[in-house]
Amino acid sequence: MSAPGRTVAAIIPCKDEADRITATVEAVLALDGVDRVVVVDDGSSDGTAAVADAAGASVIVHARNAGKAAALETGVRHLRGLEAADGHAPRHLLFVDGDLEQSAGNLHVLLPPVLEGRADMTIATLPPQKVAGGGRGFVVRLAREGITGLTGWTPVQPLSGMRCLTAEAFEAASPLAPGWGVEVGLTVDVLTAGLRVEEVPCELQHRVSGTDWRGQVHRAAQYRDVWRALTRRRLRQALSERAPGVAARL
Ligand SMILES: O=c1ccn([C@@H]2O[C@H](COP(=O)(O)OP(=O)(O)O[C@H]3O[C@H](CO)[C@@H](O)[C@H](O)[C@H]3O)[C@@H](O)[C@H]2O)c(=O)[nH]1
Ligand SMILES: O=C(O)[C@H](O)COP(=O)(O)O
Repeated sequence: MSAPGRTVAAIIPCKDEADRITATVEAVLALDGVDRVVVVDDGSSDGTAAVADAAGASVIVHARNAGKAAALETGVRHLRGLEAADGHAPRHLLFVDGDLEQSAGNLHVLLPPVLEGRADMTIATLPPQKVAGGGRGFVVRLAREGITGLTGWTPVQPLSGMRCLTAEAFEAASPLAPGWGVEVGLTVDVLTAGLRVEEVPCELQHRVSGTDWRGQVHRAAQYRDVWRALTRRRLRQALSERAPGVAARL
């Protein structure tokens, strides 16, 4: 069971989300149980940091873009520093994308299983989006089949980034898989540590990637990072019996 009264801190990684971050931060600040909101501006060029600060978040800035996983790690490190200074126990974490706007208010469904000690990590599954995306399912399939092969569990939406997790689950997946590999890495590492993961349907709407060249470049980067996260974990699994010391360093 979690400690009674344990609260949740939201971490919002952002690259160029100035148009959407105010509504997202306001919705997350209003969530019952969330008592800190940290926005990590991952090298934006559109003033995201100032807008997030005005909306009431604690803001940290990466001078240069470092990718989503690095932004999450920076946010958690900053949070742990604040907690140490306040003498506050490590909070549970709520990972939220910056582009959810008001729909982020529906993320409350991710909290009870973690707060009540029934799950170590919950993952939001999204309904069909109002604006259709341009994906063909290649990255989603790679991620889903990879997770099944490594853990025996088949997620409905393997790339969903909206997650609530305990401090212990975060540690089990640290250091996080880089870039867009972060979700697959989290799921595999948390399950491999013997912890419990649950998908929870959540009414979220986000900006979907289109079919233009920008969308295709984005998907290629997702594919590369997911492939790397899976390959590293397959190697780790294969080595863990024969050379556990080497596996631990992978
Ligand atoms: O270099 C970057 C790029 C993006 N982001 C932020 O990361 C979040 C997710 O990025 P987004 O562009 O919305 O990615 P999508 O492809 O739409 O996201 C889907 O797929 C990603 C995994 O590939 C998951 O992280 C997301 O949760 C999931 O919605 C957003 O808040 C971004 O601002 C960064 O912090 N740094
Ligand atoms: O648009 C998406 O859903 C993601 O970018 C993943 O792309 P995919 O549909 O090609 O897996």
